[in-house]
Amino acid sequence: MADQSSPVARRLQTVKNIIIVLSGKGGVGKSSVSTQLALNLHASSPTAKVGILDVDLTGPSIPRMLGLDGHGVHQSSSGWVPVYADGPEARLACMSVGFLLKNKGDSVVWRGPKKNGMIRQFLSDVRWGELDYLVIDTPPGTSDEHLSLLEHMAPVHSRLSAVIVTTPQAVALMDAMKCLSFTRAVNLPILGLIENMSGYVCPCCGEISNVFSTGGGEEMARREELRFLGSLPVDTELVTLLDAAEPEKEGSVREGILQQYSSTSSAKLFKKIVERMVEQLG
Ligand SMILES: Nc1ncnc2c1ncn2[C@@H]1O[C@H](COP(=O)(O)OP(=O)(O)OP(=O)(O)O)[C@@H](O)[C@H]1O
Ligand code: SF4
Repeated sequence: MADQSSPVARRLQTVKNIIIVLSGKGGVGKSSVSTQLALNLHASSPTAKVGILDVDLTGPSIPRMLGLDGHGVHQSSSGWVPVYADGPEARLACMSVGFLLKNKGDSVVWRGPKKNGMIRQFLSDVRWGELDYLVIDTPPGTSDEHLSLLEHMAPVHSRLSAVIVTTPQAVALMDAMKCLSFTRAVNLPILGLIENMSGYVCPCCGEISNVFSTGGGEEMARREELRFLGSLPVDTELVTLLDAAEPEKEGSVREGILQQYSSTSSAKLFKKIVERMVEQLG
């Protein structure tokens, strides 16, 4: 029986749904999907409260994608205060190892036990408050970090679910299959599969070119009896937004990121993905 009085269980008792974002392979767009998932869940209702936790310890990219580079987290007597991407509204909270590094370019060179300790601290010490959704961005593959994460969250297992991100190429799909067998081995319910970088939409004429082929994710979902949540094409507007320069002033929030994202074509497609996910979550 998982310990319901553990610091992680106590801290996460005010979080209704925890969504873990996984990918078998690096570079398929897992962090950008996690970021878009958090932004769309935030936009799904005027009262939705969302958190995003970046446990990709060696390659944290969520602060940059949310325009929050340069922020630091404050330690209060009741834990770490997350950084809010929507400023004083405080409905989109973010925590990442990126906020703990002295310089943005510093690398995290930690052995397993230190990474495990950091993950435990992220889960037990961040003052999320009431959250409808906590999105967790993980490193690529299925590593010790994933096992640590699930071990620490055993007391809240009934609120966990996962989303698998893949691209359409055969190598990425093979790695997504490994990811799927991992989730089955640890008994983690899967909300569905997202195919990212599925074709390229020309910004001039709207013609779709299937640069990396397309449809492999949907086919895998059908074969494995998973829900196919949707496909997202390569969107140059999205890269410009997520990889944009830092805010002019260190510690400030990049102006209008939430509004700018909502007008991209990716946001419109992602809205449907989120509707399907929310329906699954009930
Ligand atoms: N649909 C898309 N259209 C255009 N660019 C995309 C799309 N998805 C992701 N990208 C871009 O591709 C790059 C890699 O994406 P991202 O960092 O999300 O991948 P990742 O799977 O999290 O990588 P890793 O886990 O190896 O760090 C980023 O620059 C991101 O902005
Ligand atoms: S897709 Fe159409 S507009 Fe885009 S480069 Fe090709 S021909 Fe030109």
